[in-house]
Amino acid sequence: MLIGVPKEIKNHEYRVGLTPAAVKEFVQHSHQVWVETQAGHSIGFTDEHYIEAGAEIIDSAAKIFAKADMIVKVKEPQANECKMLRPGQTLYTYLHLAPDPIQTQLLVESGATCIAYETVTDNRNTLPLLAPMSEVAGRMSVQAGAHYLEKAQGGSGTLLGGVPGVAPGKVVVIGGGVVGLNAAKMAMGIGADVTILDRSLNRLRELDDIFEGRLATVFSTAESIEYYTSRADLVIGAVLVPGAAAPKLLNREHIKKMKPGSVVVDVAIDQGGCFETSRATTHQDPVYIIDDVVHYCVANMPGGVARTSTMALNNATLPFGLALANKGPKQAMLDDPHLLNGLNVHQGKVTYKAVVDALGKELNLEYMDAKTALETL
Ligand SMILES: NC(=O)C1=CN([C@@H]2O[C@H](COP(=O)(O)OP(=O)(O)OC[C@H]3O[C@@H](n4cnc5c(N)ncnc54)[C@H](O)[C@@H]3O)[C@@H](O)[C@H]2O)C=CC1
Ligand SMILES: CC(=O)C(=O)O
Ligand SMILES: [Mg+2]
Repeated sequence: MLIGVPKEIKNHEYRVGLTPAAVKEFVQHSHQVWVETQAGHSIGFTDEHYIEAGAEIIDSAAKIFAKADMIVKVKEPQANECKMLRPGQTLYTYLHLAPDPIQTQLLVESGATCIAYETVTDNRNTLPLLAPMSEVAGRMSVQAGAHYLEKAQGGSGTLLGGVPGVAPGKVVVIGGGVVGLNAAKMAMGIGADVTILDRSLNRLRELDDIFEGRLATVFSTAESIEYYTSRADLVIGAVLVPGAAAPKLLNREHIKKMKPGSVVVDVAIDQGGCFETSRATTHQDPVYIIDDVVHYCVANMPGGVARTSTMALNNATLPFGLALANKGPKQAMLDDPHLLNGLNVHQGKVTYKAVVDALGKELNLEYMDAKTALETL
């Protein structure tokens, strides 16, 4: 199979779909890999490294899209990338379709087979291809929050760890999954006062065990969210309903009740965000202020630490990527129900229920389950 790796084009996105080490694995399995020139250059993966690994360097994304059987990326395809996809071609990347009607429509029109990293599952009922980036974003959310709490950044001038004689700042994490756990680890590490809310009691039990009771776990209800966020210095939005648009847990009135100069980091922004006042921002222009509350809503946070993130992402995507290449996408997905769960669009049909639930009416979409789509189209 010919595998194509275009350079990422989203704002300040320096990650790359395959590391040189991953390219080497594909080549060892007798596949051909084309990498766009300079695709990994800014994070220390030079064209020479890719050539040594066995890739061919190609001077334009258009050539890669025109020829490759499978495109391996990181971020959702931008409009001009969607327009280069074609029937019979596989796209393997993050998609986040539920909050994104334009991309969804373009992928449906492309006729391509589009596999979303964020909906691939595993036996432990977790999301193995989302997890590494959630680990990164969870850890970054606290460092971003701490930075924007500084006076010069629009914050209240609160040091999260406090100092002897001055109480630490209060961090409230809504959603105790992978992002939430990693945010809590960082916030605990710098000495903040941490509360984590989740609507899964079992998850709260696990968190209580992991932290041996050193943080507060609270069942998530509209009331508890309002109570804790109104006292917080930093609120981290980390909820997920897989594949679906994020539930809106804080509205404008709640934001008004927060302390002036407090910070919200809406990590769930890639699924549309869990605060009513959130809108996606970029690394170039990461924050804005509403009602004296600093909002940080960068949709590709791990792109900020692109070298670590690229390696962490490849550790997770490589085994599934090799299965897709070795068996062919159709057989690989029919053999593995977890990979099949990643299929979001196939030959013009949306094959992920939560996406049709979110956008079906607006786009007049027809849902077809992934297995039927692969077997019949
Ligand atoms: N902005 C960015 O750069 C990045 C964003 N993300 C996003 O972060 C979000 C969280 O991801 P993960 O932690 O991996 O998901 P996860 O599935 O591990 O955890 C989500 C948690 O949210 C909880 N939850 C759902 N509804 C809730 C509610 N109403 N109240 C409280 N808790 C609720 C679930 O019980 C679960 O424990 C996702 O939208 C993901 O796509 C992940 C990585 C990077
Ligand atoms: C998961 C995601 O949105 C990212 O890594 O950018
Ligand atoms: Mg206020």
